[in-house]
Amino acid sequence: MAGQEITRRRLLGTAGAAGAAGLVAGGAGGALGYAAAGTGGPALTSVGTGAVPFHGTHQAGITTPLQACGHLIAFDLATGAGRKEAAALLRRWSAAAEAMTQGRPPAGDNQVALDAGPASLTVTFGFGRSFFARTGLTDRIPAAFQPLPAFSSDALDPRRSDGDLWAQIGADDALVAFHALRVLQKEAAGTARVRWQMNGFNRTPGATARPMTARNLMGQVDGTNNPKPADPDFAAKVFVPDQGGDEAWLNGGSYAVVRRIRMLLDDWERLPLDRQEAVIGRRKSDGAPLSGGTETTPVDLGRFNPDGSLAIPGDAHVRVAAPASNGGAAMLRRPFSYHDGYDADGTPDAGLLFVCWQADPGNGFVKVQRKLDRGDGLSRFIRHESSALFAVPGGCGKGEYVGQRLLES
Ligand SMILES: C=CC1=C(C)c2cc3[nH]c(cc4nc(cc5[nH]c(cc1n2)c(C)c5CCC(=O)O)C(CCC(=O)O)=C4C)c(C)c3C=C
Ligand SMILES: [Fe+2]
Repeated sequence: MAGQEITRRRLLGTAGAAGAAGLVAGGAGGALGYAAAGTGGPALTSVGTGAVPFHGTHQAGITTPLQACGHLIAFDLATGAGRKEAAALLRRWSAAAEAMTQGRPPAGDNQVALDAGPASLTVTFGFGRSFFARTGLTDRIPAAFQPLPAFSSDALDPRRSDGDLWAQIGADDALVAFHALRVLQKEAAGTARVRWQMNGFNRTPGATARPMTARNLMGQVDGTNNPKPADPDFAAKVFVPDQGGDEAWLNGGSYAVVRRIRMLLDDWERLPLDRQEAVIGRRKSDGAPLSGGTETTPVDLGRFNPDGSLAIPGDAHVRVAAPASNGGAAMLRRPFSYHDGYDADGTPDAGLLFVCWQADPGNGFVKVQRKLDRGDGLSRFIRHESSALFAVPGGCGKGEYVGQRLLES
């Protein structure tokens, strides 16, 4: 009993207001994770017990607070695999994801995550445009699901772009995340083969004294001006609205844009602090806008310095990306950082696995990236190396699988 109390208090203490939304079943129920189940041993910590429901209106992993470890994986259907095989795969994947996210072993488990709780594991599935041709479902492609246009600053590797199927895995434990990745890959055998795979990370929950906005590998506070679930227009910005007809399968879904964006860290770190801050338009130490106030003070794009210059420079990233500069276009940014070692000359291969979620890519990423492509001061320090767009169906109910409404109706 005492152990359970400590677990509950730790959970609330480390998760804070934002984190608590995603950590539901574990805090209340205790014995989660096939580690602790039935052993009568010590309770899992708050990190281990965090469990995010798999079933729901929307898939988990979109509004879930950032997890410490992430894997992105894209698959192409194997030769000869069509709609029937894809449906069976999504059924297997959903069953395995449901089990693992609730702390139970999936069928045929390899025991990699045996000692751990679910650690806020989420598994989110999406379809690339090519999936619809492979499965004879081109008449079900939503009007908003258009290929991303080319941008002048793109340096894309097609082998690490696109894909028929996509999964995003997030967890607060690296073994739990890897376990889920391996289970998905094994379940796909014979039906789909891995096209590309990327690994990312964020700060571990509880590593800071209080819940804070994450930092990226340039050292900036990143995520401050994201739409918030409490905003009245949040759902309209992030989730596809309900509709009938051929597109109804995507009700409650969203579109994920995935870009592997390398940071040119040597160039960036040579830049003096005041110029780094001018590139973004926010202070590096605490994320406060250069127009004044604290991190959460709204950015004042019309403010001038005493010398007559703009407080937020004309090419500052936050000015160019702001909804006010893009006819209200917005998206929910939910990235992972990545580090894939060093090039032969010592250049770090590191940056952002930029994942953003929106109800309509044309009125989200595409509109904003078109503007950034032309006038963003940050573009001298980053390089977009891969790109993909996925339609991510809404969540499924008990006994259903993700994508069933597309594949079986
Ligand atoms: C097309 C969309 C965007 C890309 C690509 C992008 C890349 C990118 N951004 C940062 C760092 C920061 N971005 C910040 C704000 C911000 N970025 C976008 C969009 C893209 N960023 C938007 C819509 C916003 C919010 C603008 C606003 O309304 O104020 C910030 C500031 C803090 C914050 O609000 O999150 C930082 C820092 C990097 C490093 C990067 C590519 C590697
Ligand atoms: Fe940004």
